[in-house]
Amino acid sequence: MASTSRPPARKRRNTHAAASSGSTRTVAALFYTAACTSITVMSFSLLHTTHAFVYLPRRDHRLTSTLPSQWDLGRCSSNHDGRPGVPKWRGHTRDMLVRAATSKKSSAEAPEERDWKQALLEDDDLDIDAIIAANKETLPRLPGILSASPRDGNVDLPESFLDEAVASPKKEEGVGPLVSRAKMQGLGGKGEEDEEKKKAQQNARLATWLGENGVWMQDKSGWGVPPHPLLLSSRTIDEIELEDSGRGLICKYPINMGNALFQLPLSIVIDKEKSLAAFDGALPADINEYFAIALMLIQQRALGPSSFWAPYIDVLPTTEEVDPTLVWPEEDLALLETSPLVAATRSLKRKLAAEFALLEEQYMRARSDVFDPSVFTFEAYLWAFINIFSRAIRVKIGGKRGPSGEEEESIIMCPYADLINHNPFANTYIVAEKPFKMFNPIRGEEVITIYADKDYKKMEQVYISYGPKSNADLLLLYGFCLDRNPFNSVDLTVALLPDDPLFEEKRAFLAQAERREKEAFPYPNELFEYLRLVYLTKEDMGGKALREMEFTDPISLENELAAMASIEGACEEALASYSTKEEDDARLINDSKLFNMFPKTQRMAIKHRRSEKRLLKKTAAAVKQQLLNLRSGKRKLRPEEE
Ligand SMILES: C[S@@+](CC[C@H](N)C(=O)[O-])C[C@H]1O[C@@H](n2cnc3c(N)ncnc32)[C@H](O)[C@@H]1O
Repeated sequence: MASTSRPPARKRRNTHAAASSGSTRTVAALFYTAACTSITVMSFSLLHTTHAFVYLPRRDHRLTSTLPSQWDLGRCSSNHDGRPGVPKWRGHTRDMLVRAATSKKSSAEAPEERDWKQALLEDDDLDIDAIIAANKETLPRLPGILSASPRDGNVDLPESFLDEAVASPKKEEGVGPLVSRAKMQGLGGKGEEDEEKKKAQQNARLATWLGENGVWMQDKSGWGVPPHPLLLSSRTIDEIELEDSGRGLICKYPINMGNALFQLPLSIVIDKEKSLAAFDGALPADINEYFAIALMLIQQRALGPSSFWAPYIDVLPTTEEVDPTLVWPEEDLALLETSPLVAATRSLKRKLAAEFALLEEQYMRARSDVFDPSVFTFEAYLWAFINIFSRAIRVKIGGKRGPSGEEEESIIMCPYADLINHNPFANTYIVAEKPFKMFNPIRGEEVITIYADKDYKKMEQVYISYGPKSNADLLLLYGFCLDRNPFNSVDLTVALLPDDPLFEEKRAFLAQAERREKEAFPYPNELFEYLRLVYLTKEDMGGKALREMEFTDPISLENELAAMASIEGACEEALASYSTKEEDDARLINDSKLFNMFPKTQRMAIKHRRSEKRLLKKTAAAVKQQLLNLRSGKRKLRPEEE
């Protein structure tokens, strides 16, 4: 029941705003995982936050363009008729889009799938929440690229050290920020031709190497094995964003849904075990998997043609080819403006630099015979990590078990499979399995199999989903972002009000739940629960202890209004913190001739900041509408009161 005997939410907002001038900085802890990161974009006095960002472990959910389902906010997307609710599509029902986007359909249904792609291109108001909900079932079984490493993040090194430590392209004198790194693409002439030729030779060597190591690469059938159905292309274009996506795998023949695309023996993957063997006792058995793989990549690259993995290492991209924000020059980072991705990038640089220093101290210095300091440089370490971030996969192999006997995943670098590009809607999947022995060229061994998620036509590119990644995750770790990313998210950092008479009680309660008095939430339900606690008064408690309260449902009208008003205010303040407007970014992006002349990093920065602003705007508008509905009584506090 609504309580009406409490001070109005507005008054509380003022109280808090006054208190926020002494706001504190949240220290960032970084985990090597896009799946587990959340990046806070809010700086709003209302909730006593700064441009802090917080990484929360084990969270896959994001504040996408929606708020809790119980609010039925129309997915924070304005409908064509301006009302919240199920968005109307040009000829598409929401169900149809969801079905199309998540289906494992036969080719007979393929036109529908074209519809959602086309719709994605045409309309800003895609009901992405429904698609995410429908995808939840299928996405987690895909091996998300990277997962959590030990929670050892916070290392504070002076920025100057980092600037020196992290190799970033040199500034060009006297050129403005938008064009200083401009390399006119497609005007490379002979140089570009040579580069293409080199890539084609590398591709051919990789295919030969795969064939020599038990992968069926032949153009004809073998005993029980169909012809190899894929081509390795040196240059692919993302079909929705029309951005260069580097190498990729293309269908040579039509492929049926559920068929194996290829199988790889475990002998060719790089994992911690292989690294321990390659360093022959110079690394401790309990070394972190990421470090072991990074060091092995550096070692094998230095071995050149004598490395067994040379054909694989040769097709790994350079740091500049991946170009994640980690190595962007300051002038490009500046284009991200107040995006928390800037802070996340700096934190990741710090973490990598600190960890490299630790590795040097702990293992490398004492064994300079194995770890040649001119080879195991920080630059090489960055290259290795950028490759791990952007292409390592997690998979259960070799019956590996954790301390309590449960099957555990391993991190592996998987040649060939890691040439598949990202599409957030793809359901292609990778498993380790023991295939049927009789005709298989890889007999009786455990192998990595990649299965087709749908029917593919000849010359179609095969995609896989790297997981439900936000644009910040993608740019930080993979060097690209998507203008239309259904998993894009903006987290809100929320904090207890310092002048709340219940502050200490609430803080102790949060501590029991392993939460702090300031948290970042990517997931709207949890955000609401936290905010209900933030605005909870003694009256709301009605004599109960905090632990007896139920925060999953609305507590009182006042409480709910305050929580919603905070979100609206937060979104608006975040929007105001950008010096550019969403419309300006959109105009720039839509002028494709001009936009395509910018270097990729700058295009990505503009796309990214625009996508954040769009999400903030939609969220603010939806919450505002909901507030109005609640205040006017058009909407009841609890669904059962409707
Ligand atoms: C796992 S690798 C895929 C193979 C990669 N294209 C290559 O040339 O090696 C991931 C990298 O591919 C690129 N990539 C993948 N999907 C992309 C997409 N949809 N748009 C743009 N680039 C993409 C990014 O550079 C990313 O870091």
